[in-house]
Amino acid sequence: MSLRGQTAVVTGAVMGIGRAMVEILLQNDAKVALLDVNKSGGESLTEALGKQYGSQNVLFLDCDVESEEQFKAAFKRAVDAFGQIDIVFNNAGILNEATWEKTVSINLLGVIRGTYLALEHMNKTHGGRGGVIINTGSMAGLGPFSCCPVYTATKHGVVSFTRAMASASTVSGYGVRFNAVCPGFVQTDLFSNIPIRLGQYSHMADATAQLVKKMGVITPSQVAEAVLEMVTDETKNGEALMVMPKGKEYITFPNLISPNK
Ligand SMILES: NC(=O)c1ccc[n+]([C@@H]2O[C@H](COP(=O)([O-])OP(=O)(O)OC[C@H]3O[C@@H](n4cnc5c(N)ncnc54)[C@H](O)[C@@H]3O)[C@@H](O)[C@H]2O)c1
Ligand SMILES: CCCCC[C@H](O)/C=C/C=C\C=C\C=C\[C@@H](O)[C@@H](O)CCCC(=O)O
Repeated sequence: MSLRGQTAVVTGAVMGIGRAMVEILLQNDAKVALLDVNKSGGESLTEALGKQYGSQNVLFLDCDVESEEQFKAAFKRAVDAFGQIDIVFNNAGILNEATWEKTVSINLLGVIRGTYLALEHMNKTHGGRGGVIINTGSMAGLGPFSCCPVYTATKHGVVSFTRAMASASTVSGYGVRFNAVCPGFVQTDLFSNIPIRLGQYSHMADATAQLVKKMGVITPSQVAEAVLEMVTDETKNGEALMVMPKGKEYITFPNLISPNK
């Protein structure tokens, strides 16, 4: 399905899952604003993508999702450049139990901030034209992961915030769909130097490595394909899509109001 005429904003766009999402969006004719703290990497990537897909279709914006000022300015520059925002992928995230406050700030507060700033431009009740927001959770957002309790908390927060926003949007008439992607282990930079990233839980690195062997590892492109499905399927709202080597699966959550159903 072509995304021609649509504009996307991707955070954490320079590497890993975010970069794969940028490329699949461009392959499907969307215009893409790449937001990342990696300025040199972002500028060189955007130059290369511009040569392949047209410089008018890509824009790099130096943006730290921890900064309201930078994030707000980046959204405005994207709208100024492309006219509107239809798709947002709040993807920027880190794994570091030693710097757990920063992990919360980026992984959870950054997603909330990106969601609220996106709604300022997309919300139909505020003159926007609707669209879809995809937030990056994790398998660690669906079950407790003992080697990284704070990371687990941030990802559970992302999944639940996304599902709550999906309901709020429906009730409020925002015209914006919200979905979470929950990958297993993905071969990216975040998935390297794991003992250091585990901080006080580094003694669990061996057990974690065993879990990796059991669960397998997927590619960033496999995640991007899953995200694209939730972008293009307009029936998807409030979903959490698990992506594993064995395939994709939409999660069914317990009905807390009528638990027996
Ligand atoms: N790799 C995995 O196994 C895995 C699995 C499930 C979910 N995730 C999630 O996927 C997302 C992307 O992770 P990845 O594996 O591609 O990691 P990565 O480290 O390869 O890429 C992360 C990107 O985000 C950028 N970034 C970091 N902090 C930022 C900030 N404050 N503001 C803006 N950009 C920032 C980095 O510069 C980098 O380009 C994260 O939210 C991560 O938690 C990763
Ligand atoms: C150490 C690398 C972490 C990468 C983080 C990234 O988000 C990938 C996560 C991938 C899989 C997570 C699986 C979590 C499973 C838990 O719900 C639970 O089943 C694990 C049980 C064993 C344990 O160590 O807790």
